[in-house]
Amino acid sequence: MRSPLSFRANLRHRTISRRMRYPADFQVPSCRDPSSKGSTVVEPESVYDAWLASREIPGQPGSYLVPGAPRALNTKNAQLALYVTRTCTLDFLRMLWMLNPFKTTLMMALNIIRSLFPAFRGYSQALIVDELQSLIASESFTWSRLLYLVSTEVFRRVIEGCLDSYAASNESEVLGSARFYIEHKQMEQRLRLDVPTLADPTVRVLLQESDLFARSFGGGGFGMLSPMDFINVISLTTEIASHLFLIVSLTRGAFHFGILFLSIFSTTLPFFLSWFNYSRDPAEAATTTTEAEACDRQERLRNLAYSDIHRPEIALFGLSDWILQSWSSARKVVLSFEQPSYARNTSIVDQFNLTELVGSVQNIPLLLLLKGSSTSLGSLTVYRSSIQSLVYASRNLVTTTKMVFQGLFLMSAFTAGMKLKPKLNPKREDMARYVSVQGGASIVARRGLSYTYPGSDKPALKNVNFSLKAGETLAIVGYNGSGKSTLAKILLRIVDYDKGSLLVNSVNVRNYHPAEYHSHLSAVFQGFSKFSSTLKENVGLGNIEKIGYVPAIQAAIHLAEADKFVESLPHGLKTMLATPGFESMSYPGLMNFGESSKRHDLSGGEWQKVALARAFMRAKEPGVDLLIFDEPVNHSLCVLRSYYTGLTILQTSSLDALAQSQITATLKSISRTPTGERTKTIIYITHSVSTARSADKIAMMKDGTITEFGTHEELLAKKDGGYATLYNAAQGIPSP
Ligand SMILES: Nc1ncnc2c1ncn2[C@@H]1O[C@H](COP(=O)(O)OP(=O)(O)OP(=O)(O)O)[C@@H](O)[C@H]1O
Repeated sequence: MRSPLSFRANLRHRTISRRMRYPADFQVPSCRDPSSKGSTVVEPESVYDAWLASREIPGQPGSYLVPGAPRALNTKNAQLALYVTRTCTLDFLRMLWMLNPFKTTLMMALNIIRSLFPAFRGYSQALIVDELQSLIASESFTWSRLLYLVSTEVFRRVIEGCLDSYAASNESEVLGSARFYIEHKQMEQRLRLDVPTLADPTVRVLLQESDLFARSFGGGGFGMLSPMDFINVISLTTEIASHLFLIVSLTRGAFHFGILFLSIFSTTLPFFLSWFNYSRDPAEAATTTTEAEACDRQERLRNLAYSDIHRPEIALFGLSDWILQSWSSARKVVLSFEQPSYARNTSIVDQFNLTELVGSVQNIPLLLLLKGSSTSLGSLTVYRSSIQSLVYASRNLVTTTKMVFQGLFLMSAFTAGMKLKPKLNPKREDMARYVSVQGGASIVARRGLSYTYPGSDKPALKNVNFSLKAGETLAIVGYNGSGKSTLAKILLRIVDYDKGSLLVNSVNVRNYHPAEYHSHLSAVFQGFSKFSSTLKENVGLGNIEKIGYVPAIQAAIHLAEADKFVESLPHGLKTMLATPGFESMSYPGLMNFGESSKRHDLSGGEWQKVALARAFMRAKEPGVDLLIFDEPVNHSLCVLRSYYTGLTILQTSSLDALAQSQITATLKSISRTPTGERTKTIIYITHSVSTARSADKIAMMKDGTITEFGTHEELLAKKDGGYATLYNAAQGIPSP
């Protein structure tokens, strides 16, 4: 897809960010043993390390802050922030600057110029006051002179206002393009990462913080600093410097300096107090895993209560009381964490209105100044307003710096996130091109192919060995949880195996680039996607190049035996399909426009046909060698009991028996040339043994492994075998 950014700008991004994005030598650090790192300051080896170290809760090695939690202000984090600033901040800001060099420079210049305004304003007002004072003193007061002074001030303000509004529109343009660019990068990286990479819990947190960073652009949301506010630190410093300059220029002699010292002390007092208060706080480290778990549970239960999808089961299983009780306990845990911060905010120190206190303290030196010298009224006005502006600017500077400090760690998450490499991608030197072979794809699983899901201690697949010649059809049958879908995911290269090896066309599947490998496959997943879109798009997405080509979509629908139900839809291919929960959760506004009433709901079997049609969109293409159909599960399970064997078989397919056999026939027909030559290898997972019967080979799975493999006749010959038992039960033949 073409980026909406201009081509030149795009080219510049690529050149600049190449080093930052995908350095050849970068490997995602695996989740290390957290206990191996104490809270002592160690120079991080990468931005990822710095980010990870900043998440450690002070004094609790191995415990990490929840995503987005503020980092404690301590020496270790200050050093990490310095490391992040050194290694990526300049690169990052330069990259943003390159998006729009002129406007960004203008924004920075205008920010600095605007920061001088308050000092000018004070000075100009002082001039008016002095002028008035001298006019009154000289007793030659004229309206024209006053009018001249006032109109000069009005003119200055008009210029200031125009500059302010131009600066604001320029800034929103710069921030807008920066925001788009960051979000675009973020999205691009998300789509690039594969399932195993995204399954890593640390990577997930990294991406969550990176998301927060991207969304903080444009300011506001999440109460975060807009990353462009790094520049504010400079403009606030300039503002403070200009006020100081004015104040110092009006200060002469030891008496004045004494008064200045008193003024500055009274100005900075609140910061010392708040700093002291902040240091006593255990660094907002209350955002621990326990709190995170409680927050998470509270939100999940809230979702359960609010979402319409769950309503029938809540009613059916009488879950209301349980939800309410569980939510209450989780909510209480969250509130107990929030309590200390509330208590903190209402401490005696905070009850003190420091601004008022400072204001009154500041009056003392000014009164002394007025009494003890011949200072003009105008100078006093400047002195007064400059000190006040100094208070606000300094306070803003402290707040902005604190936010920059937090923003740096979110930026480190973004930078580290951009460097993540999909785990399934082979190294450049190992990469092999996919070469099609006659008849389809040949498959060899050997040396005990095994796989354990992350976080699980029991392998979902173990010791699997089998081979399939190009063009053969394999049916995989077995009980629920026996590893059929997991084997399909490994064959489809959605996940990687841990042990053994898998050869496709005699090449280790790990050596293929996943994108290239996938272009030679088509599949229906067990939990296939239901897109909230038109029927046309739901099918067309199977072959994106033909998404707008209606005859291809109609042909795929025909192959999936879905013509009849498509004809019955109110708007045919253009019918918007309803996906439960989408409208109410993502776009509540749509409900008000009556949009949902136009959406059409489908039955489980109809949705399954849509998924099949989607797979057929690509399956017919000449380069596609392997088709894998994982029998999609309908949630309304139909239980078929065999009183002969005591076995309970869950008939999970939404397709009726006739449709299943027709689809099997279609699969055969699209995998052969008109002269009967085989062109594609087909693997289908089925719970229906009568469907499995027509395959060349059958694999019977149990407890994560293939227990029987062979033709229907061979497996049936094993009288006490699992397949024979299933088959006989389905045929109503008593077990021996
Ligand atoms: N994402 C996952 N994380 C952890 N364990 C999983 C995950 N997906 C599946 N499992 C486990 O792996 C095992 C095999 O699951 P799989 O989905 O492959 O079974 P299956 O034979 O396809 O079952 P079914 O017939 O019900 O579809 C099961 O014990 C399941 O609980």
